[in-house]
Amino acid sequence: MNETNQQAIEQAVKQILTAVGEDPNRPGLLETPARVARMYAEVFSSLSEQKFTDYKIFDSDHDEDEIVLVKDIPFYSMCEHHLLPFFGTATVAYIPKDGKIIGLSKIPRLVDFVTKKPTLQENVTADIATNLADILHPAGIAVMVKARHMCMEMRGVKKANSQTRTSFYSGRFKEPQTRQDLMLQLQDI
Ligand SMILES: Nc1nc2c(ncn2[C@@H]2O[C@H](COP(=O)(O)OP(=O)(O)OP(=O)(O)O)[C@@H](O)[C@H]2O)c(=O)[nH]1
Ligand SMILES: [Zn+2]
Repeated sequence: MNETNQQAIEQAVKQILTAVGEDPNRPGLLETPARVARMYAEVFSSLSEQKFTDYKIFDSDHDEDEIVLVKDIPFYSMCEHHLLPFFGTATVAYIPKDGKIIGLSKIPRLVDFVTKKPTLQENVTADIATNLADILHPAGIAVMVKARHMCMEMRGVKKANSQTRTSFYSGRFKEPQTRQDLMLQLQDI
């Protein structure tokens, strides 16, 4: 985010503070607009990136049947309807094709990429799968996301600790046996 955009956010935050009945000039709030601008630059950092490019593809003698699974990757995002946080974990699995694999750390980096912008949980789930498909064209992809939405907890319907789960399965993960293998892995069996 450039300097002009940061200043625009600061101005907007001052206006919001005034509109909600606050005094943006009281000592406790003087630095708030600049802090909020820095916070947005951080939590919306992927808006300045067009594509997820931070990965390398490796060749392995990976068996086609082997599941690569990264479980419980924590994430924080902002819902695009209320600009309130939703947060939880993403579990990502794929079955390599033609021995093509990706560095393991790139999967959490991909989760960061799709969550550091205003979005919806369904889009997070689908965006992880779409990016992984574009990068690796694997034999199967499974993405499971669970999250708590502050817009459903601290306001509106006010259901504290309710959890939303979304999932996506493609390719081999649509087959019952592969899905069962995945579920056993998830239970640490
Ligand atoms: N599908 C989906 N909905 C979401 C997500 N995050 C927030 N929402 C919902 O977005 C909806 C917005 O509904 P509206 O009726 O336009 O807004 P609202 O009057 O603030 O709704 P309430 O939250 O019910 O008070 C709400 O039902 C939220 O629960 C998400 O990640 N996925
Ligand atoms: Zn919301």
